[in-house]
Amino acid sequence: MSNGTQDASTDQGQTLPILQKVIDLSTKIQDLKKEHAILSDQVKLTTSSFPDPEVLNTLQLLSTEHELLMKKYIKESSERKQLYNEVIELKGNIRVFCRCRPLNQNEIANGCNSVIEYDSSLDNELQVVSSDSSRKHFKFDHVFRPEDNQEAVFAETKPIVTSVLDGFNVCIFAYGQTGTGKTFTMEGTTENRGVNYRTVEELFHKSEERAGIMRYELFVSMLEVYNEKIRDLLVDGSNQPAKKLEIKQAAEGTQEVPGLVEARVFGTEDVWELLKSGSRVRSVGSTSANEMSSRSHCLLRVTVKGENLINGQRTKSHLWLVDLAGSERVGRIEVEGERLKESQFINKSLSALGDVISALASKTAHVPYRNSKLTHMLQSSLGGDCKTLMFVQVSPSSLDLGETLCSLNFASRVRGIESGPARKQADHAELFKYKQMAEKYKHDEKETKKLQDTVQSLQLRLAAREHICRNLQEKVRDLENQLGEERKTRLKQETRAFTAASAPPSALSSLSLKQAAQKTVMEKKPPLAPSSKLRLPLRGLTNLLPPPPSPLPKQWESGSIASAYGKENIPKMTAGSTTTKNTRSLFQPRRISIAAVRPRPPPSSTASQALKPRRRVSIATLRPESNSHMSTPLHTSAPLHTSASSRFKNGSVAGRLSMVRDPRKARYSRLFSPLPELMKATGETTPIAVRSSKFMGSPPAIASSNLPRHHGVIALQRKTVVWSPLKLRSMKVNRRPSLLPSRSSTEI
Ligand SMILES: Nc1ncnc2c1ncn2[C@@H]1O[C@H](COP(=O)(O)OP(=O)(O)OP(=O)(O)O)[C@@H](O)[C@H]1O
Repeated sequence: MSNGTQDASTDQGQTLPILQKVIDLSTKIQDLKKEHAILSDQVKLTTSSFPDPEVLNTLQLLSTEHELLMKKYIKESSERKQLYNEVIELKGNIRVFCRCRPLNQNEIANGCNSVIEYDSSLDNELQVVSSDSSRKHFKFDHVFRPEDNQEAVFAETKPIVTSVLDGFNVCIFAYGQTGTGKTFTMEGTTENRGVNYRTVEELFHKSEERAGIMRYELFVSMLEVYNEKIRDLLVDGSNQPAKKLEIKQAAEGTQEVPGLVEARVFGTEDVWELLKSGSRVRSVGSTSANEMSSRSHCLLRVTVKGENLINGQRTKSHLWLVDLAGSERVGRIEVEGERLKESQFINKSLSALGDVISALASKTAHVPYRNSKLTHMLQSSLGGDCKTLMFVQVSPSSLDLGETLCSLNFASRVRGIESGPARKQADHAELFKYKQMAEKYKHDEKETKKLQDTVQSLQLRLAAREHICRNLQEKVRDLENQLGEERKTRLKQETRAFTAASAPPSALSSLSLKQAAQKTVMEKKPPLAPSSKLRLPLRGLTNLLPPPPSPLPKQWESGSIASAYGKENIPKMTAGSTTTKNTRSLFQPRRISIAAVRPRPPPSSTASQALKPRRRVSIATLRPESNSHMSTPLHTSAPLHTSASSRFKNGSVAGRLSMVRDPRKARYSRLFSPLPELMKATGETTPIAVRSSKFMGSPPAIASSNLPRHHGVIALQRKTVVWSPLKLRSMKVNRRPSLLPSRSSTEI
């Protein structure tokens, strides 16, 4: 510098610009130094702040929080998706998946751009960029991009498909412009199998998984709607004219095609073969838009019959897999002749589908399902109780912008339809069976009710009868008591009569007469405790059993009789009978015993005459009358032996005795008149007293006892009596005043 200054001083004019430059550079250096200092300061600050542990901790905390929030977000968004799906299911909306195919070779060659854009931040949404750069947003249940393969598509479809195994009807259909990939999505290719094949494969897979709980049978049908005609694709119609198939409404309200082939399938290979053969038969043709354009709507129906092995519940559900013919602009695809006609039919049926969708979306009362075969066929799948999924297929090409917007608008409307929640489909045959069972149950219930009523009325009748029986028993007891008393009185009277008549001159004859009289009394009055044999059970009373045979009372044995009558009488008594047995039989009936009490017959009369039973005698002569002073045959003014002998001499005892009996007839008829209750109970028309008057012989001692001696009476008393107001009522109704005058003990 000093040299320079010296040079400058020596040659000032030349050195000045150089100096100026140096000064400038020096200034620049100074500035740079300052800047450097500043930057150095800054650098110092940054490096010194990092080691600060607080900052590091905060950073760590923030990063942890960020991770947590990310996890939460992912969880929340999956939950939201799930909830959304549930809401969709509850509302019964038709789900819509959008699939966009890639640009094909022709489109790329023609320099077509993609008009469809996707925003990664917005799930299941796409934007269509119009020629004026305006964007239209569409949202669907899922959006598949061109790079999404068949597997990805089926992964989303699977949950709906498998619900057919749970008994739900399912319908999946592909809609869109021609050449957008409907057939590719539904059928696929051998390398890229579509929804149809994968669905059936999944159904077999799931049914195997559930083999322990459920048993499934799968059937496949395939048909097409071509030019508004239904054709069975599983029937090879090359050799014979196609059978005309029509849609019929079944009793359950579902649409059926009678005569449609239903092939049972046992594995995926069977299905694949069927699908291939069906596709071969399907009507296809070449158009400018698609070399292999489908000219018909193809419908594949999988019928699943399920049986729950645990509770036996059966289901029958259908899965419809529909590949619609492509919507096309006739002018644009340049068709004519047969292709034009096909296109018109296709457009007409798709337009009918549009009308149905509009009616369903706006919830109008009338939905025009029958305007086309396609909508008629899918009636229960579009607005019914099934799960419906629609694939809207679109092309990304700018050339197809108009059709793409049309298809997406249509799909958005479909998505807005609320068809109501899906219902499980029970097997109708099974339902019919259950209906029949319910009817049978109702019928059985009615019968049971009738039987119950009958039982109730029988119980009432039984109770009434029991009441009648009790009344009769009481009456019988009264009668027995009464008769016992009468017998006592009679015995006394006869003893008195005997005493009065016991003044004959001869002691021997007196004694024999006395004995005879006593015997008469004893034998005319049978033991007061009659053997049960003497009491016949009352007919009509079911609880009276026939009595066991009882032995003869001892005094009735021939030995006793012998002692009572004297040995000389015995040969006469037994003369009429050949054996002892026969003699015994003579004494068995009470009335026959009268023969034994008769006084000795006159010598002229034969033994057979003496033993001849006079049946009426026992009745007429032995009945005592307690409260009357009517004389018995012994109680006459004539001496006893005279009276007796004269009576027996007459030989018409019955006639005479009937006269004696006459005055008492009224009383007897009163006593033994048919009791209305008993007659009613037994259904008898004959008075009981006429049939059986055995109670007349009851001994007073026993008769006065409260315990009934008749075994039938015991049986009646043992029977449990159930008291009820109804019974009391019936008692009141049946209670009739006794024909017998009520007697006090003193009166007796
Ligand atoms: N997602 C895709 N990825 C690859 N190729 C596709 C895709 N979608 C469609 N294609 C191809 O596009 C062509 C037309 O597809 P497809 O025949 O399935 O259309 P389409 O909608 O059924 O037509 P059309 O209504 O005329 O029957 C086919 O060659 C098919 O392989």
